[in-house]
Amino acid sequence: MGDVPDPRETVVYRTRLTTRFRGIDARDGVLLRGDAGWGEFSPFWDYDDAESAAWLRAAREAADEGWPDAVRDRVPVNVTVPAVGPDRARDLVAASGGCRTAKVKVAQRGPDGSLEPLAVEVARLEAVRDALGPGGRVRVDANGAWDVDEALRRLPALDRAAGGLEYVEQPCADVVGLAAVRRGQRGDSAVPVAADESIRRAADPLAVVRADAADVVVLKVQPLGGVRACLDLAEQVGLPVVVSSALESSVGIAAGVALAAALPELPYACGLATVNLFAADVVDHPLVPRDGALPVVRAVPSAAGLAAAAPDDDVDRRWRARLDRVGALLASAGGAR
Ligand SMILES: O=C(O)CCC(=O)C1=CC=C[C@@H](O)[C@@H]1C(=O)O
Ligand SMILES: [Mg+2]
Repeated sequence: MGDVPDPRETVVYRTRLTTRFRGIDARDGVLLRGDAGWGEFSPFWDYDDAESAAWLRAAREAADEGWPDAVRDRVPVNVTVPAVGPDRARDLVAASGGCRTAKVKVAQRGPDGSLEPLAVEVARLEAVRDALGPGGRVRVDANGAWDVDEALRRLPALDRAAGGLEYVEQPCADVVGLAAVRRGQRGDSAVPVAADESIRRAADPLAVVRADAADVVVLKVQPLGGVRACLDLAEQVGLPVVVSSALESSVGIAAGVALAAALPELPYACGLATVNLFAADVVDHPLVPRDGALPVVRAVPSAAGLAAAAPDDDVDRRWRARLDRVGALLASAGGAR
């Protein structure tokens, strides 16, 4: 059981989110310290222990090994615009720290399962385009919530409202749907397709490539098991990569920045500007963009940051129990590598 982290080297955090995102209002996780620095283990609560093992491998890599050398010292990032009204969308872009790319959430479903009206999405995209100005780039993320017909029906209007979309992330839930959306659009105005969940939650991430289902892939360090695992995957996939966050504190974001900094090519802005969605962060200098980019640094929690993001006893206990269980799983599967 040597791979199970020493509880004295772990600290649990919890913070409110400033805007509801992915159906949650708060975010929490465990930070681990090792010889190389700090790592973050923060699978969402809907991930079971088996699926969380990759997240712990990523945290242990950060804490125990550190990351491969960087080939750049700043990483351009997009501002993330949740499913909010046009005024709030405009404010988020204006307060983004100079981001020249925006990623806008679409295809939200209400409690009764119905899709947000197209007009609401159009208004959000028009506001974002207006706030960015003509030189900015806009992408949308549907989180797999459309079927193929809905995607093909909505994309032309969203493309127009955005003044041209850079790509649509995960329009449908599965690889077959992604491929159909790519094939089903008219040539001159086709919106490129990016795969996110079809990479990070798939048993076989390369199925996307075999099905010719994407133009771009989104890689997230924690769900894919670490920076090195992502670099290997990027090489196998052979498509342009966008590194995106799993909505982490600055400690987890630093791992995404390390991946983006080590990739041989980085043609798109990355989705790593999500610390702004945290009401409190664990460090003194949160990894938020300046001039539209993040610096390539390690993040070290501070006493003040940890105090501002302190969990209650129940959350603390639940995370330590989860870490023990997933650590034991990793150890039994052949070590925390
Ligand atoms: O990519 C970004 O701009 C921010 C990160 C982001 O959108 C996400 C982070 C965490 C969970 C996901 O539901 C979501 C995504 O789908 O990409
Ligand atoms: Mg996504």
